[in-house]
Amino acid sequence: MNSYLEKVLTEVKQRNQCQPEFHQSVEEVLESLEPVFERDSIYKEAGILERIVEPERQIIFRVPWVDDNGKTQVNRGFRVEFNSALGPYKGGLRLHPSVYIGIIKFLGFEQIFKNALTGRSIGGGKGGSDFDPKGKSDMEVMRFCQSFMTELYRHIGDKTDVPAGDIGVGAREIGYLFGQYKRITNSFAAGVLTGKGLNWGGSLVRTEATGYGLVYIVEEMLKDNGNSFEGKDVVISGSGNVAIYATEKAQEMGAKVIALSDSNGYIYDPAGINLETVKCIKEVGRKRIKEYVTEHSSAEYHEGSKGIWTIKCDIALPSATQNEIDEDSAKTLVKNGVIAVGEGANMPSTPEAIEVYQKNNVLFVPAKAANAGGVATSALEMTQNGMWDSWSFEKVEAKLKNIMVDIYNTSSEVAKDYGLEGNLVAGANIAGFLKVANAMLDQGIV
Ligand SMILES: NC(=O)c1ccc[n+]([C@@H]2O[C@H](COP(=O)([O-])OP(=O)(O)OC[C@H]3O[C@@H](n4cnc5c(N)ncnc54)[C@H](O)[C@@H]3O)[C@@H](O)[C@H]2O)c1
Repeated sequence: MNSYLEKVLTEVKQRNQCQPEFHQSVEEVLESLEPVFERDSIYKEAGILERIVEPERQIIFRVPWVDDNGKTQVNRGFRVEFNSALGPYKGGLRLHPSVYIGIIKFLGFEQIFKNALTGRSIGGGKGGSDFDPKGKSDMEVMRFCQSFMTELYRHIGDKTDVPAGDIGVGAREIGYLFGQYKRITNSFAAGVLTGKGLNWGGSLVRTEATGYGLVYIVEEMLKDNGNSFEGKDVVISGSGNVAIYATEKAQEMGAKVIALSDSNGYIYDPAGINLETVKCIKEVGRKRIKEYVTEHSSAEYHEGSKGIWTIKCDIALPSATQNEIDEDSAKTLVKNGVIAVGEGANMPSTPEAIEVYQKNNVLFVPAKAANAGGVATSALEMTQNGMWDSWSFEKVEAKLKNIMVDIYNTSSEVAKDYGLEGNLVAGANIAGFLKVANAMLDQGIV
């Protein structure tokens, strides 16, 4: 990294202390940008980097709610409106006990470039709370969501900031959030949230979009290298929204998905995962993944989610959470002959793990490109809401597939243009950055 980029990174670390995930995501982007700053001085002169690493607005608020025992609980809510150069802030809400401002800033920062890559008019943002939905009743989740929205509503809007789901926020939570928004604003503003129910403004394919998009882009990368999903053994971490629909599409493409996990442990089914059972456990019962082995005698359950990376596979799709693959796990994957890694989750590989993939010529598509299908389909939902229209499954899926293929092509062409052929980390970071930076140049110092 040259001295200018080093200086910006040092300042980010000093001004945002104790936020290691945010530092990590900024460092990864800045490392990729060296050739851009060497080629063109205009971005430095306009202070683009100094501005892009500072969120336009950060909101932190109290979320009080009453549990089923009548006891008052207090959580902390966040919304980071990071960059609006390309459109209204757009990014999900995460409900998980690990949430604090550093996690939301890392996710918001990633979101800026990911959203730019989709080619849609959307800026970057992220939000959430340290509320843990695990073990809470429906009514507790509803009361939490209502309280959260009672503050959030004044900051969002279809032309301002459009939240969606992320870890811990699915159809149920989006429903409660939208209901409260509608009630306190007295307006059915469908475009204020995405991931809505299908009969009240949601888009077909939004539920499947991130997982499907991940498989589409990995398939494109494999195709470009004379390969495909057909007949491959695939390991996917997580068993939430992204993991379930990545499994569905990989199976459709002729792969065998042999393992899934949750935060407690992982299941290994050499016969191939039965997705109906997983959907029933996770989407209906909201139970732990270990339940799977009670119905499938071919499967084993192991405590500890990290062990999933010791399973021999051709393709790995980490789709659970940040930093879930470290250097050792990456080395094990390589030793076991992995040919491709695609990131469904945000920043699931540590920088050391990425280095291992790159040194060993593992085909690798980073999160910003690989999981952009969710937000891209959210943008398609916004378009349908704006037109008071709803498109067929086939139409939305075809658009999603085109967007993923475009993201792959753009990232690999830009990497080549900067002398980094095959490096999709650099390609995605540079392509996303250039779009946002050029819009910021046009819009002056704001
Ligand atoms: N949902 C989307 O549209 C979307 C879009 C882009 C990126 N992502 C990213 O994908 C990842 C998963 O999100 P999701 O929407 O599927 O969430 P989700 O809440 O539906 O599922 C998360 C899953 O991960 C599991 N998990 C959590 N910690 C784990 C750990 N340490 N090891 C193994 N499993 C663990 C949980 O048990 C759960 O099964 C997150 O990084 C999220 O930011 C999601």
